[in-house]
Amino acid sequence: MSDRDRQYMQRCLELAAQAAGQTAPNPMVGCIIVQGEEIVGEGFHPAAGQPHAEVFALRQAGDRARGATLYVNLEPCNHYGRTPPCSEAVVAAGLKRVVVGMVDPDPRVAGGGIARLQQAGIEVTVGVEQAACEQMNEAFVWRVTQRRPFGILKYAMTLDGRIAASTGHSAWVSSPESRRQVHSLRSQVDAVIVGGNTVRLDNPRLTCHDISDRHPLRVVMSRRLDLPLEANLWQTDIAPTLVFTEETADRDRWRKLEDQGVEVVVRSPLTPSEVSAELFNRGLSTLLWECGGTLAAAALREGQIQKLLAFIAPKLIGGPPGYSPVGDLGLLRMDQALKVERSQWQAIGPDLCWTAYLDLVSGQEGVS
Ligand SMILES: Nc1nc(O)c(N)c(N[C@@H]2O[C@H](COP(=O)(O)O)[C@@H](O)[C@H]2O)n1
Ligand SMILES: [Zn+2]
Repeated sequence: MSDRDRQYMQRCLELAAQAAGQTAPNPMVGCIIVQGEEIVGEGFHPAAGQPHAEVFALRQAGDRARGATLYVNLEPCNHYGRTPPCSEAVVAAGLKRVVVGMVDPDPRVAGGGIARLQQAGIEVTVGVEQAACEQMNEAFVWRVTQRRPFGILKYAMTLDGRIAASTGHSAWVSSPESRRQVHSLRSQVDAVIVGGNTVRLDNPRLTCHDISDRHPLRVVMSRRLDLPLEANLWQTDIAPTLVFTEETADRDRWRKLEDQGVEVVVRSPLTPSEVSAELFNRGLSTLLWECGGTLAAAALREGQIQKLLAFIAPKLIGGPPGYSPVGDLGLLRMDQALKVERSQWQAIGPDLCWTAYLDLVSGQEGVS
């Protein structure tokens, strides 16, 4: 594995990122074909149901693919899904070498694509820029291995750990720079989830603002549908909104929401796991929980959160403990605290942005 291999794999990741937020339930994949020193084909997977990245790169390369090296950040598929196997297309095009970022954990592939290429006499190198490749498709990997969406809990809090003043006023805890970062994150996820209280208190839009024209599905969890008649989230010409409620919810509100183009779905009892399961069945991979502390705690307790994104603003608001980013987890001793791993932090404007993963390996996520 050479520096050139690494550079070409980084180019694959750049290409793949062009479809961020648009490929679920499929992964983000980029591919290039190099003949000698020249890139003769490039492509990325734009969306599920569309051709895979390898197909676009092969089409562009044409005859120049013969004897060339193909780079791709995910093992070429070897199955008939929505599209035919890329492994066969690669063999047919006469590639000499294939460089793969990571093995595809989808059980329909899982090494079969690599084996097929090797069987055809193609030299295969696996694991170039593997960490970056795994990072890019962390939600896809989670989805296919755990059969549920990857949950990210995002919140902004003051230095004294509050997400709002004692009145519930919260505009704004973090800086414009941090909020812009969140708008950008929304363009890369499949859905943003809030509870009814957030709709009542903040009237959020949950869009990407001017970052992108493509907005995530906006999801509200409200048991009773005691929601405002007018709210930014009911403007469904901007982006779709899905409200989860329970059987006993206010029928009049229900009808009024549907009249505004909001989809209403019943799950009784309404829990984060039920919502995640339904969104999984709809093909979503990444869910961004932008909810208050009570719902955040429920999602954590039920193991629906895999990653945390905390914006910490350099200010103090004080007041009674109520508006904390994570409500009651039922933990009584400090040694029961949920541990996080792979912590990273960076300055964003005046704020600190802390990213971490719940300890997925030991299975501690989810508190019973
Ligand atoms: N290597 C590779 N390149 C792409 O561009 C891809 N989209 C995939 N996806 C793999 O194939 C599965 C989806 O197949 P269909 O799009 O339904 O045919 C997906 O789960 C990945 O395993 N791989
Ligand atoms: Zn494929």
